[in-house]
Amino acid sequence: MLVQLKEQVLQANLELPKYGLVTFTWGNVSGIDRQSGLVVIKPSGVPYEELRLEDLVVLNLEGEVVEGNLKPSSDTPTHIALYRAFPHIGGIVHTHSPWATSWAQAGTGIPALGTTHADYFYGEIPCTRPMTSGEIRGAYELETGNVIIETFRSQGIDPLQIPGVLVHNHAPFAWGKDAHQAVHNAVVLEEVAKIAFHTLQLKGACPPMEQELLDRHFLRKHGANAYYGQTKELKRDGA
Ligand SMILES: O=C(CO)[C@@H](O)[C@H](O)COP(=O)(O)O
Repeated sequence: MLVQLKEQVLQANLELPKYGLVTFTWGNVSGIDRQSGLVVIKPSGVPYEELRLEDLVVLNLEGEVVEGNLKPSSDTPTHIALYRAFPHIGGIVHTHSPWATSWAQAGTGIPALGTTHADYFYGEIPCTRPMTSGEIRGAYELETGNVIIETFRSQGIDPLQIPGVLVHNHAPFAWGKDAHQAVHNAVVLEEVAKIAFHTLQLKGACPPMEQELLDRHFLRKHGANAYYGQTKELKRDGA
């Protein structure tokens, strides 16, 4: 079942330690097949170096396991809530990457201070509000998803224009059209978290970048008139 998606989700999970986004098992990646509405996610607590295709868990959007012998990631309810609320995303990553987690623990969104940020995030990467004791004591992981959704809806943020968020006192989530792009966005989120921290250390208070520069950089990579990169796949000799 869903072998191609499983392979993509497995490789995306293995990219987390490769790009230095996780320590031990502190992260998870999932992907969704929108046609069937089935989600593939890593199992909970399994070291990445031991991870195999058959360990991945398949669930439906009601959160019921339809295939797999292991327990799914403990953050599965958060992933499923986001897939239900954001219909155009195809992959989700959660990590405890240190720079982004520092901003999440500070309870502060990451401002758009430069073009590295603007190439991927069309404005501030928001931080959710603190969760209530009822949410913490209740269905915590589901409520974590709900507070992310509330943040985007209440601030009118398009999740396709800001493909990531900081969960207050917790850590980042990022997403994309598939699991691989979600990891790419998680790497960039960690990078801009580090750059923004250093910028504010150097400058103290720092206003967000000019809107027209933000527009130019985001729109050269995203949208109908994007022109970054190649228009067709590169064919290498012998490839
Ligand atoms: O946020 C957390 C723990 O705070 C999780 O991301 C775990 O660190 C990874 O959990 P599993 O996916 O292995 O269940």
